[in-house]
Amino acid sequence: MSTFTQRLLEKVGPLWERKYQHPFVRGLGDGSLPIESFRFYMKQDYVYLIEYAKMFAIASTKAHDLATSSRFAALQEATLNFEMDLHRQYAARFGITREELEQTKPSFVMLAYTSYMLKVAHQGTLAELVSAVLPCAWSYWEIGKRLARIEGAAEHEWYGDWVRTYSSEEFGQLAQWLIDLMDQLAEGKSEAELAILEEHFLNTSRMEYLFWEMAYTEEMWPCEIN
Ligand SMILES: Cc1ncc(C[n+]2csc(CCO)c2C)c(N)n1
Repeated sequence: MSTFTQRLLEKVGPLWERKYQHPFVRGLGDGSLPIESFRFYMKQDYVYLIEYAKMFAIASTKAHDLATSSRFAALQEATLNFEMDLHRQYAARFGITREELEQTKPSFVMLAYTSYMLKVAHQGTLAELVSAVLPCAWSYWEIGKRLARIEGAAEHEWYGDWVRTYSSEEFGQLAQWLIDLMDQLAEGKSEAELAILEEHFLNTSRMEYLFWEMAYTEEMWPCEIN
């Protein structure tokens, strides 16, 4: 019998494939990514993670048992102090101060993505919240694993740290925990409820793609007016 997360993956298969082929992602793997795009991405991703971490705090309050509640609290801590350390280290190499990093003006896509996730987190069930955040952890792990297989990618002077972080065992376990939790929460749900979860998963998968595109083109707003 196939699991709910397998169904989700089938739904987004072609979209995720396009993500793996995106010039930003390919450029991280073969080292061809312009450093300016990476710098732009890192700044947007830092403010993205500030919002993302809040979502784990909300998840902790919505958890149905103590172990899950505690795990979400630990995830918030890990995002703020492990994942974001990667960004702070890159910022130091770029000569950007922590304050400057934190003051990054949000791009349209980063704002739309985090606003959507936080809306689902505040207004939806725990299952909805997990379906909306899953593409983030899961697709980064898939990308990290794919890039780590490219010769020299994990040792690249600039992008090696990124590749090693997202292909790490630690991130793999985290993604797997969220996948298992999604399957557990989907159990016994009606088709109408599952369709809502699928919609969130598809929407944030689209936003993940748009985030790569935004970073690659260094787009703040998709209009001329500033
Ligand atoms: C746009 C964007 N999407 C996904 C991630 C990856 N990510 C964000 S939080 C998290 C798990 C907890 O730390 C992971 C793997 C990112 N950095 N930026």
